[in-house]
Amino acid sequence: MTELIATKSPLWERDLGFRLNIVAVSDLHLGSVISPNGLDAKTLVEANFAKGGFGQLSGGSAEADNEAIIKTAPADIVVEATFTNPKDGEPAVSHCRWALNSGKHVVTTNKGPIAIAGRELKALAKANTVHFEYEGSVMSGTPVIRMAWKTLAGAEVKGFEGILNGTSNFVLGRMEDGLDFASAVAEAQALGYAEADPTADVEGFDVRLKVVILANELLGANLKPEDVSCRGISELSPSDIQAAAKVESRWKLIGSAVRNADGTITGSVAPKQLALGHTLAGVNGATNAVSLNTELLGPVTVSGPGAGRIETAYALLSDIVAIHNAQSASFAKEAA
Ligand SMILES: NC(=O)c1ccc[n+]([C@@H]2O[C@H](COP(=O)([O-])OP(=O)(O)OC[C@H]3O[C@@H](n4cnc5c(N)ncnc54)[C@H](O)[C@@H]3O)[C@@H](O)[C@H]2O)c1
Ligand SMILES: N[C@@H](CCO)C(=O)O
Repeated sequence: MTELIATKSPLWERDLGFRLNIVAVSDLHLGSVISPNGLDAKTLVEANFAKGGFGQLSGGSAEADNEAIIKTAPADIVVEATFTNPKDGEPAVSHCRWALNSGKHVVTTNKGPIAIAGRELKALAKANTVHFEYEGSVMSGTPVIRMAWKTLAGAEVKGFEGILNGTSNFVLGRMEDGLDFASAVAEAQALGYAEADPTADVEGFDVRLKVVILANELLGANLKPEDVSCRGISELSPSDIQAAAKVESRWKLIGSAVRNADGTITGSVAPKQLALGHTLAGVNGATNAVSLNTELLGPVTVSGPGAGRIETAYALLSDIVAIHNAQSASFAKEAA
């Protein structure tokens, strides 16, 4: 995000009508810093700080101080982009609570807080009259949550199936190319696709969080991660992958949910062998795709980057644009 701010600010000011000013950062590795007048984004990107490097900055410390920074920094928006914790969402859930309770908007790509405490955090945002936005929690910068709310309202989403993890899709593709599993995972890590602990990617835990988020957001479910059955790609061997190719099919890790006849919602994550003609079979690399099954339109498929640093930073920007647009509309209404 800092890199985008460093390079795109003049363009955003011209096209989007706002300029972003970084007034504080707290990072486990680099430390923390508050600068009410703003930190220069280009300097932050180019400084290449070592561990504890923020200690060299005016107003800086070599230690992360998340709680104080979130509560006291003179910021309008807190960007939460720490590691996703698929077990209890912490410490990100606390970060979001501190920010919302301090009257700050939150934008986040962290799946933990949404999948585990989404309802609570949305209610907290409402009670504090601030926004809580999380478009990048599913498919990084590729729009799906807001797109479905805004442009498919009334189309009645009944279920979905998708490729929702860039790392595992990339790894399956590289294994088709003949690479071994461990080397393919290492490549995905080097490209910035994988979670801090890539077990979450290859065992399906990351997709399980995304299935929970999409089911709760688009199907009105109230699922928790433990409600969704979960198997990952680590169970596939190179011979499974070669055998699929011989019968014109391909393994994909599929996250899905469906509304049952009795109104309950069932979610699952599992590797599936898809015929090459299937809509999702041709989705390669870190690309994600989700087919939303709607009553009025049938399947509507969205596809685009599902992982990557710039792609994920764009998701944060899209959330900030949504906040800016909502606030501009509200000011215009008050002024009318
Ligand atoms: N990279 C992607 O493609 C992608 C896509 C969508 C969503 N996400 C999610 O976005 C978030 C950020 O992803 P990323 O790829 O930038 O991760 P990353 O591992 O590159 O960076 C995470 C940063 O958070 C810091 N951090 C971790 N725990 C912290 C803590 N407790 N306090 C302060 N700082 C802490 C780390 O020092 C690191 O700088 C994650 O939750 C990830 O699941 C990532
Ligand atoms: N590790 C995740 C990042 C996006 O959530 C992936 O590979 O899709």
